[in-house]
Amino acid sequence: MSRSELIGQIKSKKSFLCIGLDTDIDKIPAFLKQYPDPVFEFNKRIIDATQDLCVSYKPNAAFYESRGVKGLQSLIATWNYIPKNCLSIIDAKRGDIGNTSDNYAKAFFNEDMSGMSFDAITVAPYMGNDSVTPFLKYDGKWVILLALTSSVGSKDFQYLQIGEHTLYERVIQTANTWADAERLMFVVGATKSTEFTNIRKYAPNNFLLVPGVGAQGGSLEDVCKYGMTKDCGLLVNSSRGIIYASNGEDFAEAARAEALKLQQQMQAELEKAGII
Ligand SMILES: O=C(O)c1cc(=O)[nH]c(=O)n1[C@@H]1O[C@H](COP(=O)(O)O)[C@@H](O)[C@H]1O
Repeated sequence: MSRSELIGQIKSKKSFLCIGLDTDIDKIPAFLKQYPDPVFEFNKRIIDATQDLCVSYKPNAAFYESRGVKGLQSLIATWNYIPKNCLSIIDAKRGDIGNTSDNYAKAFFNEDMSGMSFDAITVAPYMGNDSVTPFLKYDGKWVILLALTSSVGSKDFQYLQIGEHTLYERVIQTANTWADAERLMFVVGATKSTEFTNIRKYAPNNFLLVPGVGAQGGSLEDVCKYGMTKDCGLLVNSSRGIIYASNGEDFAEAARAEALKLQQQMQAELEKAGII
């Protein structure tokens, strides 16, 4: 999905919500265990209940890889089921020497090899240019680079001062020389809303993937106040706050109700900014 198509979806759905499919087999409702692939059944019902309210789905690879072959089958089935008008993001946080990154890219972008071709992947920048560029070789695919994460440990490295800049500022500056805002997004945690004004100095046009509202306590209002651009420029993710809103038979309706609350807040923010 191109940047202009993504912006079009945001305007038509009046939403910049990304729903995180961090689907933990131990947390899904017990009645789903009767299905051959309970995790896919869960994801399918979540997607059916929410696809008009969000513009993206983000399965987190850890929850699938932890289940071995069965988990990969659930992931492939989920990728296949994500509607084509939603940006599919694999949250894998990969990155290694070029030769290895080439293979990570095949795993998530090359349908002929792996059975999956997500629109975007999260990548860790630590190993530098040759670890990131293999993902950029795929036309039309997005790289979403970790910049300032929502984790408590973000202070360990990301704020370190290097000359005039912090490490996370250098990551954004340097990576923006490798690709443009048509292909490159950055992860910025919603828990870091005070940093958004600064981040926009270095990433005025890039979309930001913003996890950390809901279960991690970040404020959607502050994210929008300091991080929104004229094109919106934000994809705000919530995982547990939506998908585990109930663990009864009504889980999909409960997920929809939580997604609707976020979509309505997002609509108000888009209207306030004159984007819709
Ligand atoms: O790359 C990510 O998506 C990510 C980066 C970050 O800084 N913080 C963060 O929470 N995430 C992911 O975003 C999701 C947040 O989930 P919830 O806290 O349940 O909404 C998880 O899949 C995390 O792995």
